[in-house]
Amino acid sequence: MVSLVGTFSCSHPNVCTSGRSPYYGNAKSKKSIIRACMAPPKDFTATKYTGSHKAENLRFTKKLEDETDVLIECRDVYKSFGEKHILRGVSFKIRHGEAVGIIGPSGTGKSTILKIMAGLLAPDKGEVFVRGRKRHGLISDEEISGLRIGLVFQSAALFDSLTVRENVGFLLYENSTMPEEQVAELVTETLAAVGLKDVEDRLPSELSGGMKKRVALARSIILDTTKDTIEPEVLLYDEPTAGLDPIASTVVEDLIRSVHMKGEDALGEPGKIASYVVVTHQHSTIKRAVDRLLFLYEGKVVWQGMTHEFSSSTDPIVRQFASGSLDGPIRY
Ligand SMILES: Nc1ncnc2c1ncn2[C@@H]1O[C@H](COP(=O)(O)OP(=O)(O)OP(=O)(O)O)[C@@H](O)[C@H]1O
Repeated sequence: MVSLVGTFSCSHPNVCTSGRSPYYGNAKSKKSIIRACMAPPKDFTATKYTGSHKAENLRFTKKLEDETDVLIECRDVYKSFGEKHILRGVSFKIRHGEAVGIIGPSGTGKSTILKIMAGLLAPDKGEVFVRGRKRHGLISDEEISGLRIGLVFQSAALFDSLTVRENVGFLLYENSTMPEEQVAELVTETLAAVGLKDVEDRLPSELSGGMKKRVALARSIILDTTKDTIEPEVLLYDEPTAGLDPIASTVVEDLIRSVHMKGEDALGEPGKIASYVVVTHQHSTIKRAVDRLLFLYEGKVVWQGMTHEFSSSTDPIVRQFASGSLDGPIRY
């Protein structure tokens, strides 16, 4: 299941003037956004990072080579736009419990790979596996992946004419059988989890940039509590701290950590997000919000490693990028 968090616009085919309220789509169209999911395997446990590339499963001490904890895999993915060959054989895996950053020079295809992972764009060649199942085409009604994938766009992409409550509860008003009062309560709880109080009736224009990003985050983590099974969720963040001052960036970085399963939200509850991937240019976000990094350059993953290995890497591409130097293999 894919939740396209922050991708809606009023021209989105899933948003129309029929349905239970003027701005929510009908039951048929909504299926392309939200679909039923399988429960996560019972033997999933958290993974512990040992400071190296390898991770260790706490319960079974499985090695990384074990594939059961791979939530999303991109295998030899290619993507071109016209004559522009952007992705040229990108391969990586996102495992249960991971916090992964994707970095690399501008225009190298970071947002493109995020959209491919989310099922918004199809690769020209190569495969995307979601919990071991090959994705065919884009998001479709028939696809049951057993994984919620949320995409949080750089601009918070809130509906300007809807209140914070309507924005955060959007998918539940649209898709769930929950009464509106219950959705409203859940919205308030979810806003509290990202540290926001008494903003439900405000319009996005009445919020600061940082608050908007928090509202977008709340919208991405709100869950239908009436469902029997809560499926694991991967959140994909596209430059979540872009345009924020350093302190507002820190707030958002800590929020990203707090909604992760290894974190604790503003209410002291464990986060619900199984894994996340952050595309970022900001050093603070690399340091604070992710554990492992993928470096994308000229259409490929040219380096990957733990965050602490990034600054000490002797790889010339990594060194140049980390130092911001004009001298080196990366040419602008
Ligand atoms: N839908 C599209 N149609 C045509 N070209 C596109 C499309 N989407 C992306 N591109 C091009 O593909 C290239 C990679 O874009 P992408 O946004 O993935 O890069 P990025 O690494 O995220 O860049 P940045 O760090 O600057 O945000 C760019 O040259 C962009 O113009």
